[in-house]
Amino acid sequence: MSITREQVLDCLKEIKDPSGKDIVEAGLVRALNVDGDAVRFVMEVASPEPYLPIKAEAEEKLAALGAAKVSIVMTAHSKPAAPPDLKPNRKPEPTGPEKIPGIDRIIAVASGKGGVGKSTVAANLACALAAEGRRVGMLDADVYGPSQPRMLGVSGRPQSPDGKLILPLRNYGVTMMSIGLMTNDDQAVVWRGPMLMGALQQMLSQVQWGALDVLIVDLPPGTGDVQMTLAQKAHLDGAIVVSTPQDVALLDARKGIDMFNQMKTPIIGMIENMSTHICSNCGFEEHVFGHGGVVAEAEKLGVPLLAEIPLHLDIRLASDGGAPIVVSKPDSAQAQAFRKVAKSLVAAGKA
Ligand SMILES: Nc1ncnc2c1ncn2[C@@H]1O[C@H](COP(=O)(O)OP(=O)(O)OP(=O)(O)O)[C@@H](O)[C@H]1O
Repeated sequence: MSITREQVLDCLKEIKDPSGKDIVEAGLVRALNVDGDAVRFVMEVASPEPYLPIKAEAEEKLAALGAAKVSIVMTAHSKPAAPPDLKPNRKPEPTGPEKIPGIDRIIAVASGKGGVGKSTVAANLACALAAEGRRVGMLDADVYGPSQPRMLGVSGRPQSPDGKLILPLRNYGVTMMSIGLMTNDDQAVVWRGPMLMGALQQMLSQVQWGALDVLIVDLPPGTGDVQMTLAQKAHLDGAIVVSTPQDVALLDARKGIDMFNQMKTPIIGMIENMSTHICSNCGFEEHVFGHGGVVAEAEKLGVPLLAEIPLHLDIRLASDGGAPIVVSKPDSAQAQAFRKVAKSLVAAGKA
């Protein structure tokens, strides 16, 4: 049964806090989310114990209202900020990028332009590294078009039994978390700066990644807030820049490389995607988007060219169908192109 936000609020207003005010008026109910018969909210309280009976009462009343799933997370008030320390010559607190406990390396997969196949490359690379026996994580940070859930065939909302740590999902040996799993399908999310930073920070530090050899981060295209925030919050071990051979894509890829250089993130290399088209009927090879552009660019910029991935129907069918080609057709030439990159990264101690 579907219930409305108003019904939920009316129901919660019947519950009194210790001061006698109703809990909605007292400002205890935060971040209320009503989705069909699921109700979630945060109760912001000074200390949880005295409020446990109120939480139980809310759960009972909401269940009686028809809510099949009720999740109430109790959080303590945030501590008041410490007064500024104005003593001269005080060493600044370290605020730079930090290593995330349990994660040995972080590799960002980036592109200057959208639609060049960055997510396809990231998904196949993650699966290929898992096939090499590496412990692999995938953080889909493409806030504008999160596609890893679809590509890695993962769905459902990640659970958080203790209300603090989020349990990631897993498929094909890849532990994954996506911003797409935290929002509703078909719901356009307008991410503003602070929200974006909060969500990214949460995915880095509140997801129970476990021990990982490498975390692949699928970045949104371009050079925006997410890239900056990521580089500020986490120590990035390297970036792989994906581009098609056209001049326009290359122009944007160059901007991406420049951004990583400025952020002092080492460029592991470039990947030319949709390099040549091989007809799935006759095997005829043609250069739809030109050829060799990325090789020349990589040479000019002094970064390695890691692979030239052909434009092939099987690659699209596989990743759009929820099983990347490395998993669905591991012996195909297309899958081997990705596996070669994974092997070389492992051999070079980069993944
Ligand atoms: N080498 C390839 N051969 C055939 N199809 C491909 C290839 N690479 C990617 N595609 C297809 O192109 C489309 C776009 O790819 P993908 O989503 O990976 O791009 P993207 O760069 O991550 O895009 P965005 O920046 O919008 O997230 C997808 O349908 C994908 O299956």
